[in-house]
Amino acid sequence: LKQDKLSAKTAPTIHSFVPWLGSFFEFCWDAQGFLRKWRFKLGPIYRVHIVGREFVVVSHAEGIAHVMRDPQKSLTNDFNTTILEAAGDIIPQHFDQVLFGKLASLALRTFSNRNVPRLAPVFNRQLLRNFNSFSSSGGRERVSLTNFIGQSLYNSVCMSLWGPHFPIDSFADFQLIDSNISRLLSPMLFPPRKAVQARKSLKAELGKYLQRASFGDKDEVEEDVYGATEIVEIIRSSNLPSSDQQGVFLGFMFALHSNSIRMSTWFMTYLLCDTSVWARLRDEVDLAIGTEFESLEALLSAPPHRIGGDTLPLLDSALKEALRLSVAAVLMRRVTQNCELPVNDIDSVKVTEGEYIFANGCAINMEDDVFEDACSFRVDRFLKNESHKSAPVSAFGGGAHMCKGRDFAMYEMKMFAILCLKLLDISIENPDGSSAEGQSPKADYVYPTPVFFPKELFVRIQKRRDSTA
Ligand code: HEM
Repeated sequence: LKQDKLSAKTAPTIHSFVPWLGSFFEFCWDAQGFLRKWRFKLGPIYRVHIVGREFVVVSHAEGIAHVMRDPQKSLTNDFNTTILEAAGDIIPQHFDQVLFGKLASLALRTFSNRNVPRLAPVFNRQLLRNFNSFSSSGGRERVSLTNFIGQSLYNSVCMSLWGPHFPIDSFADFQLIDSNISRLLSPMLFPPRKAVQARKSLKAELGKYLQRASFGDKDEVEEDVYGATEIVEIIRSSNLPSSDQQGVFLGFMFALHSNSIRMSTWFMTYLLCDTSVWARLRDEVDLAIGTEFESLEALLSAPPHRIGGDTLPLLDSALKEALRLSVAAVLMRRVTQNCELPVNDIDSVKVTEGEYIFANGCAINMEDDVFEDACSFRVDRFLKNESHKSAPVSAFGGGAHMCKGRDFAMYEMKMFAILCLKLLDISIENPDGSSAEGQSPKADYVYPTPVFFPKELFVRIQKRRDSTA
């Protein structure tokens, strides 16, 4: 087939007159609009210059699948590594690929559906504790939605993985790093002082934890904590200097929390902004507890495969829909040797060593000719088995580098939503105090990470009034 192809062409380029930054501002202003505009103007594959890097944007299903499969073995995912280096402040030459490979394959095991039941008891218990503290003002105080979700998930995940010695009060530092990741990645652009300081102090905390954690001491800790002792052991037994061990740990923490918190924030925003969606899902959860599950406790201890399609089909569909809508650009790859990307069955485009490829999931997930009324959140879209022109591009990527924490991430997001629906009344507000009900969630500042940053909204949280749960 390849021989039949016309000779490979060069992809068209978006010209920008801004040196080094290139199309950065236009992209950040409205990333989805930017990607759509240029796809219609230049076709499914084009080049763009953003912050000192040349990206080849791929926007068609065949091309994205090709990038994920990488049949010519000519692409590397080291952009992901660059993000982890920036998060953990690791000098690139010190980044230990072998160690990261070990951690990634261990993550696949630790976060698999088979292992989730080990993590679930502490995770759920801690989540409930956080809900109690966030609802203690009875809705009088308002909190940022990202803080509510971020703090709750960060605490619960850390406790279930790393045990009670872990410094869970470090969330504020983590959040500063996460929200400044684009500036940490491009330090030439005024280093973000607070984020740099936060990274330093979180690394120091992680250093103390790595020194202190003793995992054999059953008298000191409950048996069901420490879901990920092996991960800590591998970092500790590496030959890296302690600052790099802390950096690797922080990089891993970034992979663990960053996308889950952001994606969960999108998911909850979709549910909270539409009161009819919230009411339908609440009815489903109420009904399931009592029929599918004997009690809330039974649901909390159910294996992950029971919390989904058959028992809570609308919630399952809602999460799939939020994942479809919240994917920014799933994959980033660097070309390691010149190769070709298919444009269609006949044409292909040359890409050159050193260029970055950016697989634009929005071009599939957000297009009306693929999904009817594609930009709207339709809670039952995946319930009715509607036929779509293509499956959505997965938020978790695909191929050899597909997300290793996807099972646990799905569990986290579902459990968080279920417990909110069952136990809390939450109202959602814009920063100016007006109600955000009826609004469509919007993306804020954007960088090529797998999930867009949602715009800041606030919530008032109180215990559910019409429930005895
Ligand atoms: C909703 C939450 C999450 C989303 C949307 C997400 C998405 C992704 C994506 C798109 C990739 C890159 C795939 C690629 O480059 O081909 C990735 C990689 C990865 N993710 Fe996640 N992720 C999430 C949660 C998690 C969690 C909870 C963990 C647990 C540690 C995790 C661990 C990893 C690891 C280790 C990799 C690197 C895989 C490799 O290079 O082989 N992720 N994730």
